[in-house]
Amino acid sequence: MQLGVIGLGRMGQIVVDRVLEAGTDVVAFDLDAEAVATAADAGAEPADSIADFVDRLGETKRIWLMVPAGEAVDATLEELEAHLDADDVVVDGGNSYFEDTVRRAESCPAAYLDCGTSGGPAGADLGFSLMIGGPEWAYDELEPVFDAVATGPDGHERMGPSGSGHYVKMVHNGVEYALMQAYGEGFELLAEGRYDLDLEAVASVWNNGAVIRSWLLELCEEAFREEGSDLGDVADRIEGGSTGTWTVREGLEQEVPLPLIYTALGERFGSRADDGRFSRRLANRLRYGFGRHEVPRRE
Ligand SMILES: NC(=O)C1=CN([C@@H]2O[C@H](COP(=O)(O)OP(=O)(O)OC[C@H]3O[C@@H](n4cnc5c(N)ncnc54)[C@H](O)[C@@H]3O)[C@@H](O)[C@H]2O)C=CC1
Ligand SMILES: O=C(CO)[C@H](O)[C@H](O)COP(=O)(O)O
Repeated sequence: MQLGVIGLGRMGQIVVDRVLEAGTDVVAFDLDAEAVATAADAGAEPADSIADFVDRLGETKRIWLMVPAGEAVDATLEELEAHLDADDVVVDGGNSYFEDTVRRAESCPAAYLDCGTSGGPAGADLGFSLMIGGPEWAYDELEPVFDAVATGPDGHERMGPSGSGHYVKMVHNGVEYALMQAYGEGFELLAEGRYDLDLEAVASVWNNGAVIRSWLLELCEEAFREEGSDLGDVADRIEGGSTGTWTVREGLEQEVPLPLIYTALGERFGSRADDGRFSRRLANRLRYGFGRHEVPRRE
């Protein structure tokens, strides 16, 4: 089999490496020529445009998109469209919004698989966990590729029709937000609390048999080892947020309460106020209003 990969960043490059390692030929394209050169060094056939990319693929095309969610996916599909037919398969391995995926699957001339991908750059060695939606025949056809990109045959599963793979990944990310928030709160209390603790040691002992051991907790251990128990100069502004926003919105639409995920998302938004949180400043002024408590003032 031959796989075309578009988008050769942190994740796409891993797809290329793992698929090559499994003995599948790869044609690689990215807007960034350096990324294409890296894929070529790994053994992929480089393409310098989408037209060149499709020319290098055989009659039956299997294409994996690993570009940022949103416009990049639409722009790539628009260029590919004229070169695709119903026997071809396109996989979107990025964090696309599931409703965008349903729309794209309906208009794409090829079979369209949405593939929620979890594992991050650590998946280079371990392989990813893949949550896939779309036509069954296309999933079956791509199974050798999924075996290679995932941790193995157990690392991928067809979730259901188009959109379901990205839907499951969206919820996965909501859970990720909440878990990060829970670890964050626990370690904050330990950092600010009664004892002078080595947080790397705490994370390490928790990772050895404790109920709350996990990969995220291993990453906490790594963070404290590399940054120190006070996290050194790591800033408190948290970026990201799109998948968490979609999860919370879906919870509202389905009338399923998601208080933990919402709180974690709210913490992210709250962290971005350059000038301090307005609501906290107002609370200080109101405490003066109702109780004549002293108002802390800015320096
Ligand atoms: N980094 C992570 O931990 C994870 C990322 N994802 C998702 O995977 C997708 C890719 O993420 P990363 O590899 O981290 O991003 P990245 O920013 O490292 O790489 C994206 C690559 O796509 C290329 N690109 C952008 N627009 C393009 C276009 N129109 N045509 C061709 N190439 C284009 C960029 O030049 C870049 O090389 C995103 O949807 C992301 O949300 C999913 C799971 C984990
Ligand atoms: O999907 C992922 C991990 O599972 C990506 O790392 C994603 O970027 C995480 O979401 P956010 O950027 O909102 O923190």
